[in-house]
Amino acid sequence: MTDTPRLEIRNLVRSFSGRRVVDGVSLTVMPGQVTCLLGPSGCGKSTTLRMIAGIEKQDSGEIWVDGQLICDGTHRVPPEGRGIGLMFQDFALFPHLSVAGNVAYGLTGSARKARARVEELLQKVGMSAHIDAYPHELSGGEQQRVALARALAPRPRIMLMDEPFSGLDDRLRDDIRDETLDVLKAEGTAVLLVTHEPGEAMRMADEIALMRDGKIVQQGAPYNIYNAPVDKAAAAFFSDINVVPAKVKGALTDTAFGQFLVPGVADDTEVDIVIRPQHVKIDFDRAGKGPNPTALEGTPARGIVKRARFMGRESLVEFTLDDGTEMKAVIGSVFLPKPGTVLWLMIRRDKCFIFPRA
Ligand SMILES: Nc1ncnc2c1ncn2[C@@H]1O[C@H](COP(=O)(O)OP(=O)(O)OP(=O)(O)O)[C@@H](O)[C@H]1O
Repeated sequence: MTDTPRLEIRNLVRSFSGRRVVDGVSLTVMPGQVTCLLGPSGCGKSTTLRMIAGIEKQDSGEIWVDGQLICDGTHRVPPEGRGIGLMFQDFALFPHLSVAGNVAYGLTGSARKARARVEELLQKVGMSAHIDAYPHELSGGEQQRVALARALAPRPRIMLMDEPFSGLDDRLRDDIRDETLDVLKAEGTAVLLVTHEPGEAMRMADEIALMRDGKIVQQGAPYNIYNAPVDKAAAAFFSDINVVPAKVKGALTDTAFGQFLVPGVADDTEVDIVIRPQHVKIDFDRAGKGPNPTALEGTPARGIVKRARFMGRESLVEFTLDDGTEMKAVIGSVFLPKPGTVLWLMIRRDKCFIFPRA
């Protein structure tokens, strides 16, 4: 495998009406790798993608493909010369062309070779039986598969995808995502996929670049991003979170869950101890006492059930602690205690994140 990134962007900047919507974005995508640009609506994901595609011009910054500069302040390879395939939300197929005609659209060379490529791709996306059909005869999912085949037909070095699955219903979306990933991996294409859905990014990405207010705030493997978020907002982007507020004294904080060590943090710094609801454990009240403290789970805190909801695969129980802190616990079974019930909560210390309060 080569060390040269298939795609590298350096310090891309784009402003609209004096507002920097893309503010110094740098990232690399290796051949055969799927990188997801993940972030809330309006954070600048699509604008970044459009600059890479060449549909939008950057104010500054560089775009490199396979070690070659394709766009900076002076030099600009036009969109069609970049070897980049596009698959956007409004992926509309050409209605007057058959499936074969759509997939062959961007192909040059002999008709025989083009036909072979069309057949190869339609087989890969499971659409061989529909080769002569017209778009209006296909379901949304089938159209999506053809759009993928069409985008891949000219063997793009890079595939840019902007929320390509958002028009599909939930169940179909999962299947198409997995199939798309298989095809992209088999073709060895480098993929930059824009999404605002953390679940989609975790399912598809080798690497996630988390974007906020025009900047990439964290980049890494999904496991690392989920388990070592850079700040409270990064943690909150992937799931509900609980926040236990605390103040530092002598590198320690006192909380309802016992003391936490915060080495190197100055006295009187306010911190937030963040824990996901699935890492909150609950236990029954034993005549006004909870279970014994443990090294992993610390001291239990008393909580009063505020509300419990059945969510299908799990139950969500909301509590108020004695000090007024609100907490949520996700229990992986049916557990629906009545409001007012006294229970004891413990938090997995190895799953807590401690951040200075912003
Ligand atoms: N051509 C334009 N003119 C003016 N403002 C624009 C233009 N294109 C984008 N913007 C603004 O730039 C910001 C970033 O837009 P962008 O589409 O890149 O965000 P996004 O993260 O992809 O959001 P979404 O997920 O909603 O598509 C938004 O506030 C948007 O209104």
